[in-house]
Amino acid sequence: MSLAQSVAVITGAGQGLGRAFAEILLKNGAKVLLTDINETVGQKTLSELAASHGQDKVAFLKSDVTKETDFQSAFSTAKSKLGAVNIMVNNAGTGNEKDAWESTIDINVKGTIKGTKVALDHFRKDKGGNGGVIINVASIAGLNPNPCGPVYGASKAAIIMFSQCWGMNTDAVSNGVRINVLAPAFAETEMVKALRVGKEIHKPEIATQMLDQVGVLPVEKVAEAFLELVTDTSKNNAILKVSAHMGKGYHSLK
Ligand SMILES: NC(=O)C1=CN([C@@H]2O[C@H](COP(=O)(O)OP(=O)(O)OC[C@H]3O[C@@H](n4cnc5c(N)ncnc54)[C@H](O)[C@@H]3O)[C@@H](O)[C@H]2O)C=CC1
Ligand SMILES: CCC(=O)/C=C/C=C\C[C@@H](O)/C=C/C=C/C=C\[C@@H](O)CCCC(=O)O
Repeated sequence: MSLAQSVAVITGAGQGLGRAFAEILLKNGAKVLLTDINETVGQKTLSELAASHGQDKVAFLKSDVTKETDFQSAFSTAKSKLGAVNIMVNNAGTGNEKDAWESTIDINVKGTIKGTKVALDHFRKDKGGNGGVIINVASIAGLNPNPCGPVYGASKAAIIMFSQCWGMNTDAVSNGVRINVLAPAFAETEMVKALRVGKEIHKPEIATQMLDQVGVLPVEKVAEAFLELVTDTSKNNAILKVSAHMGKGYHSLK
């Protein structure tokens, strides 16, 4: 898949993995609409990426993944500023476990479902689209249970199952839409910084042990795995794991 004519919408792209996904797509010739609920980080990232790759290659839209209308605005903004979207990256996520646990479900699960639904409606050839690829960012925590984040783990398991169900649906694949899951382990972002502090999780001492045992990836390594799922057109309904201690490998639920 050539990225030269590609346009991506990435949620949670103001920082962390979302920003890394934007950078690797821009480096490989794609255009990117950065979306994020945090206007400050979004605008900062926009100015930095525009300086590196050109103002005509990247744009930013403040957007909340819990609002389906924001996804519609993202697709129309991307089309008017950059061109028709063919890559959707549902990346935005949070790890609230205690008082704000429902926001974890709203953002991670419902946000991914809303983003996938809107992308399918835009990409499917039987709905007037030109095809496309959807990358849903889950986590190893959605495959391997751990006692620190039961709600977070459940949210990521939900993303994996939801994506696998759509990835096997002939209405999607026969109309030019691929749906893949990226399941990283720890990567050096604000989310892992918060994990180290251990305020919002259960059994923080176990989180520290896991971080020491599994290690923490640079975001660029996760972005390389992400790019494989985007550009390798043989990859549909795939789950790609990437971790510091195990490297990269595909996973099957069967
Ligand atoms: N960092 C890690 O070790 C791993 C992260 N992940 C997943 O990767 C994704 C990105 O995580 P990180 O970059 O580490 O997190 P991060 O906390 O550094 O960045 C998350 C971004 O999402 C944005 N966001 C939060 N709620 C939003 C909403 N309602 N609407 C739009 N944007 C919103 C935040 O403003 C922030 O810019 C998440 O889904 C996370 O669960 C998965 C495995 C490992
Ligand atoms: C409560 C919020 C929370 O859990 C915070 C998570 C912080 C980072 C993101 C998370 O998605 C990373 C999870 C990593 C889990 C890692 C490892 C173990 O489950 C063993 C992995 C073995 C393997 O590499 O297959």
